[in-house]
Amino acid sequence: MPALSSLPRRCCRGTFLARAATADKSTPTAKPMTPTPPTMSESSASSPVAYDRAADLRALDATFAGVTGLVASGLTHVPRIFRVPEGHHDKQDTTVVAGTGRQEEPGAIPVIDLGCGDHAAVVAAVRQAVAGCGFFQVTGHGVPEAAMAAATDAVRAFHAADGGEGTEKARLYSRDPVKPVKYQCNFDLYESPVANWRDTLHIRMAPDPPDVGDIPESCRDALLEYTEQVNKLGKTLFELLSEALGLKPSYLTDMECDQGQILICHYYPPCPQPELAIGTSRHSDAGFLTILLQDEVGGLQIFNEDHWVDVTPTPGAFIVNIGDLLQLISNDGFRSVEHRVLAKNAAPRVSIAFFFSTHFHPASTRMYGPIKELLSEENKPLYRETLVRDYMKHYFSIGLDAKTAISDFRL
Ligand SMILES: O=C(O)CCC(=O)C(=O)O
Ligand SMILES: [Fe+2]
Repeated sequence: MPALSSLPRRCCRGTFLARAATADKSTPTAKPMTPTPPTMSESSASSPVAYDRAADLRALDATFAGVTGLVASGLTHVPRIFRVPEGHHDKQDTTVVAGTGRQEEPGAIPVIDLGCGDHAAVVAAVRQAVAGCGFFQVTGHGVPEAAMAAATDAVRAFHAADGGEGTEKARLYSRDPVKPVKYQCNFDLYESPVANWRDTLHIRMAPDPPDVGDIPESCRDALLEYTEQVNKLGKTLFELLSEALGLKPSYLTDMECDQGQILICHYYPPCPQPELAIGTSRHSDAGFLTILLQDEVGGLQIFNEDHWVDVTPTPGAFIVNIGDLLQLISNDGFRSVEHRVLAKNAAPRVSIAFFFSTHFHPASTRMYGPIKELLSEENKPLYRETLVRDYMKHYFSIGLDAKTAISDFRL
């Protein structure tokens, strides 16, 4: 975590309104308040105004309304807790290359048509993509576009609704790791060095799914239908990935890589000073596989060969990426690649990440290490075995930041 002095030095714009009194870091229990913006420092490390980061984080948490609530209150400046270190957005490290699927474009992430009818070609394309940039997009996936649109519309409606006392958001606002349905602003608010310009609805769909009634009514039907559809796509992808490793199609599902399913529904409100903030900090995903749906706003970038590459929205496509645990069991055959989301001043952005993370709740007792069939004299194990629970615990203790969690499991 950087020292305060490494945070940006910018002029103090003062504060606004009253600070929300107290909030519990682990599970907010204070009575929800109307979404009055808390007092938050906009000042620099050199400012005479004292900066108590923890107090600012707790004040935000106590609104139960996230970044969306701040923006709705008319905020015109980015509070200091969200400010990224200087140089973070250096333009020279960004290649504005669209991920439009034209594979000949340097850095573009490939688009693979799963319905093209040539199975061997699909497996080869998947192998090439995941061993390379770690990401690909899929079309011809069989998920109806209406189900995709209904899911993003429903997530947008949930997040755009009011927060504050008596609202659904206040009912769901929690940091309890065991709760299957919760709403929060930054899962790692207290761990990561920079708060992200993003709110999230989490729904653990498997195992141990929630009571259907606990899923917000505004998105219940759409997200249940979406889960059923994306689950089917996940099974297909795990088969293709098994084959890409030279294993039988059921190998990864026999290992239960698809058993844990978490739906992460993000909302990135418009940011008044996008150059000072970040939507999602650079990170790799912890689980086995992520199937991501983004709306048309854009902002997702992947880190490929030492520069950031835009993943331009492709209508009707899903983005698929490898997570750390699949990199670990494939012994670096597949790559879990860093990505981030830029903050934007445009319309709010919605994305839905479907994480296959096996069951860390309730905890699986299965150990995951490099797959034995892949190992040889030339391909010695690179990682130690781990329980998913232990990997996740380590990952969450770091929070979203530059990729470090998997390197701590290297032999
Ligand atoms: O919002 C996005 O496009 C990406 C979100 C993401 O990377 C994540 O949830 O891990
Ligand atoms: Fe991610």
